[in-house]
Amino acid sequence: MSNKKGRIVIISGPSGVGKGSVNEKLLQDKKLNLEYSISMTTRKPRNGEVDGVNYYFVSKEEFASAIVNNELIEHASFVGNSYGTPRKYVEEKLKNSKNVILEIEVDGATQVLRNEANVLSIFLMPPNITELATRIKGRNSETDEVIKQRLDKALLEIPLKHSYDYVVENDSVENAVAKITDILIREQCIVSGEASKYEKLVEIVNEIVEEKYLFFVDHWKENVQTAANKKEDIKQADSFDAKSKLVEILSNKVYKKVLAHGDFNKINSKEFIDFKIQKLMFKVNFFSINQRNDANDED
Ligand SMILES: Nc1nc2c(ncn2[C@@H]2O[C@H](COP(=O)(O)OP(=O)(O)O)[C@@H](O)[C@H]2O)c(=O)[nH]1
Ligand SMILES: Nc1ncnc2c1ncn2[C@@H]1O[C@H](COP(=O)(O)OP(=O)(O)O)[C@@H](O)[C@H]1O
Repeated sequence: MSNKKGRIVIISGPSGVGKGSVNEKLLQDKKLNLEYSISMTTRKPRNGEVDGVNYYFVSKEEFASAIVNNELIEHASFVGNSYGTPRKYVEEKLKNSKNVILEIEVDGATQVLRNEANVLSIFLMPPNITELATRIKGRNSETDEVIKQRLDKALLEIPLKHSYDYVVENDSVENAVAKITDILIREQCIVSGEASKYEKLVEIVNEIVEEKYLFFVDHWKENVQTAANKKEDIKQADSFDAKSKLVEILSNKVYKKVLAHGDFNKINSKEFIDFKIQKLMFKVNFFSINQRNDANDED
């Protein structure tokens, strides 16, 4: 057993997007070394939900005492109910080198990202709002009024996706699972023989940059050196590896774009990557080493 501590893997997303469906499939893949944190909630069980499996269903008083007794890593309210993550189970599993999925909403995620180390955060997106409505209605689990409240809440949550490490579109459960699996491998959450598709993507981007964009690389370095006047800027400019930086920027942008929308199966196709890069090159700032953190990376 490795003595490497496990990671908290936050999976958030609007009600009905498919968090439960995707997590159920992820948990079946033993190589991912995943455990599922069962939350505490004051919400009433849905048909088919079992106490101690889907949730610990508790009264408002029991929930309040869990907070007072510091039994929860985080807690939040969501459309009239309280939800919280019991601390004991998560800490025990992390210590046993397990990765623990926290399926929690954005307020709770903010608390965890602030208070815990070694956290990986993923925001699951629907292809569009109409599809989200279809899914939540199709689940037949809420009244029309609650469905409306949850869809309204979704419009407030979705803009917060950019504060997550990754945005993943749940176009199909199979694709979403493949994407999250690749992220877990890329983020070295698991000891897996297979390489992540991100590694092959970087190799292909490197080839394309060497074939087509060395002109930009050379001028980027020159621009940065010309702009440098303070001693430390000049030192940084002279040691600036523009080609590696460009490969890193383009690889990350292509990877995140395709996770958020598009055909992940093409993530290692040179023709597909070349096409994506042509548009991304217009967004690279060749007059500075540091790039704007482009919130529209995934859009
Ligand atoms: N902060 C926090 N949110 C939670 C927790 N458990 C579930 N949630 C979130 O609460 C929201 C409502 O969950 P639920 O009522 O099961 O609805 P669903 O999203 O349609 O499955 C979802 O965004 C869940 O991810 C928790 O322990 N803490
Ligand atoms: N990729 C998908 N395409 C179509 N329907 C989906 C997809 N993922 C989930 N669903 C369906 O959408 C509904 C909501 O899924 P669920 O996993 O309960 O979402 P959440 O846990 O995010 O509320 C369920 O009926 C589920 O079968």
